Amino acid sequence: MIMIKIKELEFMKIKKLEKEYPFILSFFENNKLDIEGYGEFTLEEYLKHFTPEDKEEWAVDTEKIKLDLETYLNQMIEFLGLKKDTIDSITIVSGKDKYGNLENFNELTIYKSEIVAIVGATGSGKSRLLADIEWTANKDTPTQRRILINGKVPDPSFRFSTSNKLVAQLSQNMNFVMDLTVKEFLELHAQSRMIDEEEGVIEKIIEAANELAGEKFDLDTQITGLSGGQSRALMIADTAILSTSPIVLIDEIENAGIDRKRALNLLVNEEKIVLMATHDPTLALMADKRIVIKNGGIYKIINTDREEKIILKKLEKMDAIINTMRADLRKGKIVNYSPFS
Ligand SMILES: Nc1ncnc2c1ncn2[C@@H]1O[C@H](COP(=O)(O)OP(=O)(O)OP(=O)(O)O)[C@@H](O)[C@H]1O
Repeated sequence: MIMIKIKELEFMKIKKLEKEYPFILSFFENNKLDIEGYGEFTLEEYLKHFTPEDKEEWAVDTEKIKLDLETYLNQMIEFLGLKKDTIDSITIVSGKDKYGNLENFNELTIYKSEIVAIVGATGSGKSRLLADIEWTANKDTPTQRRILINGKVPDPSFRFSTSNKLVAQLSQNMNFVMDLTVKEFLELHAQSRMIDEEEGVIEKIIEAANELAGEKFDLDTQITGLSGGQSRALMIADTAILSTSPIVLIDEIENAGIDRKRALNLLVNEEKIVLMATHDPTLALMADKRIVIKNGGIYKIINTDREEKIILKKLEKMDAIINTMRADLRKGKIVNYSPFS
């Protein structure tokens, strides 16, 4: 099985590749590729620096180098037993509802980059499902559900590992109590996750967070001074960009004053599995499928079809109208225009 894909490495700097896979140096040596002085170049930039004359003279075939490098790295990782566990899917295996009835499905597998919404009446058991996933339930929660990772019962160490967290949670209450600036807060996070290019990553997070939040903030803002929407935007950007957790669980992002569509896209682009409990029709239809919960049990699983996606476009237009009106009201404008014409 291929663990590492060359596509994931192309934009890594040579010095980082060297640090992460020290044995890569022998590959460069054996292929007569001189990387001296190219530490700050990404692999892609390095391979592009050869002129057509160089390529001819040294018989450099960059596409072949990439393929060979992918094979070499995967073989070495396998050989050295450095296998990194990647998570491609989670499976929910059915249990029982609040009345002890069997749930109305057998198994549901959710893959990387999929968004699944969880809908249902208040108190129906949406948060319970998220909690089952977080705990990788193994018939040891009130629902008796089981959660499989890559089709297998996961090692229970997942539950207690802090470095290898399976799940990142984003919940409605995101109150910061620490007296730090946004920069200090992100630095702490980056350091605890052993990120090399701290500055770059922090910039990327703040940029993404500001795209999500209505009101912009900067690195020197105190986190305790952020509004609800801003702190939520910061946490979403931080989770998408810094967190290595492959699964993101969201318990309601409505009313947060952030661009929810962008937020979801940001999370999904980072190849995460996203599950969100929601009462919001736009969010529910943005998902690839939705789980309907009734009396604590999964009652239906519905794929969002083409017709619903067309309705979603209309809903998004309505949301845009509401957002504009909200912004205008906030600015003290009179909304004597008809947004529906
Ligand atoms: N299958 C089940 N068996 C036993 N208890 C359950 C089951 N599912 C949910 N519950 C319990 O029912 C209660 C309400 O569930 P939960 O908080 O998940 O609802 P919710 O849909 O998230 O509600 P809200 O929309 O108000 O946030 C919780 O105490 C939960 O533990």
